Amino acid sequence: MYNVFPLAARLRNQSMKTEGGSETAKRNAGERAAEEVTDGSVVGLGTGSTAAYAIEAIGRAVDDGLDVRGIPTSFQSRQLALEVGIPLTSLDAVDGVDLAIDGADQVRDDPSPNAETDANATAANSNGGGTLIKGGGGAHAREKLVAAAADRYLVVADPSKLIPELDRSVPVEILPAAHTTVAERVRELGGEPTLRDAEHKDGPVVTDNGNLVLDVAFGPIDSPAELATTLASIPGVVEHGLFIGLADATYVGTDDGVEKRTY
Ligand SMILES: O=C(CO)[C@H](O)[C@H](O)COP(=O)(O)O
Repeated sequence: MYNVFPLAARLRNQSMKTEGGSETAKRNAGERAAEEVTDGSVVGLGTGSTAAYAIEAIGRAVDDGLDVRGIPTSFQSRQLALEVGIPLTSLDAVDGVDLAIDGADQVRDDPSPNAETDANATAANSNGGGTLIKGGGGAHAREKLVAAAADRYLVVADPSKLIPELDRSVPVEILPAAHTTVAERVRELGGEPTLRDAEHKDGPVVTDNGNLVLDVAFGPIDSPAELATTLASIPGVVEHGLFIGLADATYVGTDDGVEKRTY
């Protein structure tokens, strides 16, 4: 097979990505999370440069005899998994997903990572399970499917992703026929939509599912759970990049190690 994503080239499609994380920090996070993969398990394989370090580490473990089956969340993660030798399966061919590992574009830096013990947590802003924005790589629809199916969902990030209040544009995957109607609806909600453009093609990004992506700037998002519900209810929206309450832990890599936050 030809080399679609040579590992050395390191997944450079960063145009919608947060700048700033060091490769060492990403590697530490990804490799630490990959240590959670156990023999005989089905593993969701996330998308992006941080998740790629986990995929590579799982590939090395497979070389050493680990028995796993991976479920990729994108064309990119599928190609990388094939390249590093992880046997693949699909969501509809398994009884369940034991563990999924994925990156994020922003992770709300909640003061208390455990909502159950945080008396101040409100229903709308509960930090149980984490509050994330994903979809910088346009893969959030499958990423959310796999995350929701997983018994354990681990987020891998470098410190540049941590933020007190989510404020970056929310990626919204939409049916192509709905780009004007969804844009109008999100403007009514106070958002400013931009149809994501492809870097190496004239025209918009087309997702792995054949859809388009609107990046919607809302400014600081004070009620992410409420916004998530509202966005999901708009006809023509396939999936949005707000991930609320899905995560079991976030592994924040630094140049020196990893901080594990559980929810
Ligand atoms: O959600 C994603 C793709 O849709 C990625 O996980 C997210 O963009 C983070 O990527 P990276 O680790 O390269 O910063």
